[in-house]
Amino acid sequence: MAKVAKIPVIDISSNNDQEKVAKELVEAAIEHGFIYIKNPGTAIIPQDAIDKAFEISKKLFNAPLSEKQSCSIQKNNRGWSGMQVETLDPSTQRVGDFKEAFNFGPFQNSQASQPLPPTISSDQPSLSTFQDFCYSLCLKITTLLGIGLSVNPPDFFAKAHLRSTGPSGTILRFLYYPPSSSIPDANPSSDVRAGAHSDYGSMTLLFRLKGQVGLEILTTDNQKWVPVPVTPPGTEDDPTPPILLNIGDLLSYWTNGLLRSTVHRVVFSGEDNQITREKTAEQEPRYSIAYFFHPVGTTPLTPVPSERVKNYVPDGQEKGNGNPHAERKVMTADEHLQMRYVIS
Ligand SMILES: O=C(O)CCC(=O)C(=O)O
Ligand SMILES: [Fe+2]
Repeated sequence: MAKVAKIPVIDISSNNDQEKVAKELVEAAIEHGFIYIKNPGTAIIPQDAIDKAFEISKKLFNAPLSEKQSCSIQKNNRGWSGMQVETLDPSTQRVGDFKEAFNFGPFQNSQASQPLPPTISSDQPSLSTFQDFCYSLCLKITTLLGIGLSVNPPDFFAKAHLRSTGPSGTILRFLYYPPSSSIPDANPSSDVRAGAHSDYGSMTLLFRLKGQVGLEILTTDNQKWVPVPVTPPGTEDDPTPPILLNIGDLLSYWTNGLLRSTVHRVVFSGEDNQITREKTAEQEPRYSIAYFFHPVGTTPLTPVPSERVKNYVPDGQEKGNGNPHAERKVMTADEHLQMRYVIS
């Protein structure tokens, strides 16, 4: 039987027992770095908003090449990147990622602040609404992480992400992975759809479609790749698959490694999975949507006022050797992002 990642499914939709939910989130973020956020109805992100976002994504990637090319990705990280333009893991990849992506920056008054392909021009209000849902959900999760880590004040992280206080690296990203049959030079058994990487920001929300497998995480105990099912047990009857949340490098850095930023990748052939009954997706196009949540760029990544974080000793460091937080220079969220771009 194929092994799958044992990522907890957490229901944050009820406001009862906030402390308990917050603790569960924190433990999952420490142990796995990945968490399923159950999406049981309208309480988290409504199904029609997710369906609409995928519909727009399909329209966008099907648009004439010239429309997409005229919105090519800029230094500000907004726009379209074509097939094999990105190589997320150059150390192991023979060729670039077999994917296309489109990055959306912020919307103002339901209008994008960047060029968009005319094909999706009329969809700006829906995109803006979807981005707002993602923003609110991430803000809620940052608050819960603050509560779960007993940060004082508990809104320490949430406040750093308030978009009303300044620009950030936050990006909504549509992804399209073509079927292997349409790319003759791909070798689906050894090439990847997206190379091994960790995400840069505070956290990422990932939306996938039922049956569209391929995401894998690298386990920290035995360094093995294991699939991350779209529909884990217990969520089969929910209107949409759970939203996958993962901690990014910035929040891991900010918490001195206590919260885990887990390496992941997308392969062509998700194993036929006996547990979840999900099938190989290599011959089918795959769509996913990621929301990369970053703090406001000027946020100084000062030591987190939490005993749990302060007392955490990263592997390989000895207690009493000084507080690693106190020893390092405080950088801003923007500086952290620039540093990640340089080393990637
Ligand atoms: O498409 C996926 O399932 C994952 C994408 C991803 O990890 C990313 O864009 O950072
Ligand atoms: Fe990622």
